[in-house]
Amino acid sequence: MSDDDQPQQDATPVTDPRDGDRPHENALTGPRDGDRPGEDTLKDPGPDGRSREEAVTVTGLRYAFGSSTAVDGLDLTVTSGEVFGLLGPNGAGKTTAIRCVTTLLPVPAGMVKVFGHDVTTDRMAVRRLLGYVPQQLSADAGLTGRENVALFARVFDVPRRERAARVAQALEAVGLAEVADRMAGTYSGGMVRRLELAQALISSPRLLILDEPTIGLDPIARTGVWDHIMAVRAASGMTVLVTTHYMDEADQYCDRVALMHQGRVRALGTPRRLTDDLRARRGDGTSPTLEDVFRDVAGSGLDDLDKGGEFRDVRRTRRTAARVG
Ligand SMILES: Nc1ncnc2c1ncn2[C@@H]1O[C@H](COP(=O)(O)OP(=O)(O)OP(=O)(O)O)[C@@H](O)[C@H]1O
Repeated sequence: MSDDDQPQQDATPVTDPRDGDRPHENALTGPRDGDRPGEDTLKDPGPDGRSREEAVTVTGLRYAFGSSTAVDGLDLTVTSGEVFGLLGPNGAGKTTAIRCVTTLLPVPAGMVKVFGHDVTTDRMAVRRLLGYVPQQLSADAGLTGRENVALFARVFDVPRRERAARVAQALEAVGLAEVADRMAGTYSGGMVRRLELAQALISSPRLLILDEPTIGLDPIARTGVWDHIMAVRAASGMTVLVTTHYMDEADQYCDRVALMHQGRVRALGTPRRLTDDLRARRGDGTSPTLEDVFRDVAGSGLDDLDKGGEFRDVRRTRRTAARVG
């Protein structure tokens, strides 16, 4: 199956929220640098004494486009309440993997579960739990911010009597309340991204999936997008699965990261543990960055990236810049 088979599905993977389904809401809000859950501590009971739930479980996932393997035996677990970063260079397989999690692509081999629901056999249950911000534009430049979010509220079956308040709440949560009645076509790149975040939040998802949420944005806009993601996450306790090329963002905002290369996870853990481990292996007193870790685990396979200088997708950067310009 090709990506083009499902062009319209990106923007609409979620439907109505199920408030009663959220036993861990607020249980894990806001762990930051000093108290990030480590790989081992995630297996321990949470602050409420209960075991932390697995939000996403991926086992042996494989996906190929024709003869080209995009995901090659992916294993990872995202724990309820954490911000989990899937990192990797262009073509690593990140988008393909998360599209399998969102049910937008089938799972030809392996298994993917979201809060215990199999994405293949329990597709609608999975969709009800998700909010998804794809790389592609999901906001309509010809509508106001409020109309854009209201459209999602209708699509996702938010009860009519609650819609106006829920739309206003979502816009407020991403800092767009004051410009809600302006056409989205007049928004800056960062504002468009925050509008798309509001659209994804309208269904109060337990799991928010963001594909390159800050690609093509300037540093201030990037910070603005992340500030709102983290604020919403702290208020709701939702789990966040995010792909990014920006190692600095992953280091700053993600509780754990998986470094993906050529369809597989090459390293997984908290940013601190990954960099500490490399420091110990090197033993030369230098302080490695996450990018150093990546180069260490991916080896010569990253040679092509040196030509571009950074883990940056120029093609997509341009696409994002064009759509908001
Ligand atoms: N629709 C498609 N048809 C054929 N090959 C595809 C398609 N989509 C992705 N691929 C290939 O699958 C591999 C993984 O792509 P994918 O988009 O999942 O990687 P990625 O890590 O998300 O990269 P990027 O950072 O560029 O988005 C790449 O080799 C890509 O060329």
